[in-house]
Amino acid sequence: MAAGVGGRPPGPDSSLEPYVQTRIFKIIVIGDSNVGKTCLTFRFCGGTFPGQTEATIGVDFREKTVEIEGERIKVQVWDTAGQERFRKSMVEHYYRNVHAVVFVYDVTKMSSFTNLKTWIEECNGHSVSPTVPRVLVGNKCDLKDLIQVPSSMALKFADAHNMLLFETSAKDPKESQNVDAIFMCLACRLKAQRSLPCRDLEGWSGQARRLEPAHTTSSKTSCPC
Ligand SMILES: Nc1nc2c(ncn2[C@@H]2O[C@H](COP(=O)(O)OP(=O)(O)OP(=O)(O)O)[C@@H](O)[C@H]2O)c(=O)[nH]1
Ligand SMILES: [Mg+2]
Repeated sequence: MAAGVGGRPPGPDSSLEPYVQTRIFKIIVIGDSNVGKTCLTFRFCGGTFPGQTEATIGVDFREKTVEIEGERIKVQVWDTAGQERFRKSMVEHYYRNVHAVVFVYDVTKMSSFTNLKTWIEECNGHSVSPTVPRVLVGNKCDLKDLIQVPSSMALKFADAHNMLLFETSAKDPKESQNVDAIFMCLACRLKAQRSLPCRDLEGWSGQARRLEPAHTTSSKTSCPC
């Protein structure tokens, strides 16, 4: 039998399909300990609220493949540690080649909101480009009677820092679309920006500890923006 085009032997149809690389967007989630970073990332990537969490040590990776306007995109979420002692050796890794940043505070704890200034300073101190999209998330909105941070105050802060504000709850299942919207909004913005290079965790040498198995799920979601 004659060889195929270019000397390749004829094979199944799939071998002739062009190889499409999935783009990976690295999104880091930053904020005080206990604000609910792990629960928010769990809700987005796994679709549930974890029954129990421990303080994150180093970083936990979660990911979710989404489809935006026909393109499959892997959203790689870095759930960072809020406690200084669990993050200090990792900070450089958090910010390296980051594509987007999610700042989280707890609506029932004013100190987690006032500390945002410090988190933003840390981010700026790591030369994160102003073109890297940032959003602000007020979590634990289900605790209505305990709210300390008024929406108007959070909105003013978000505006001043050129961020979108999401007030939501990782715990309340009715809010799960709103949690998805945080990450989808960023993924849409990133897709619309200049082409980003494909890359994975190659070269990773950090001392990450994974508390839970990484959640890899897939969803076809329309752009919320
Ligand atoms: N009521 C309520 N509790 C929440 C919500 N999100 C998280 N929690 C609780 O808040 C506590 C801390 O949540 P985590 O997600 O572990 O907090 P974290 O920001 O990851 O903390 P570190 O890993 O130490 O930085 C846990 O007891 C959660 O159950 C929420 O939306 N509503
Ligand atoms: Mg955590």
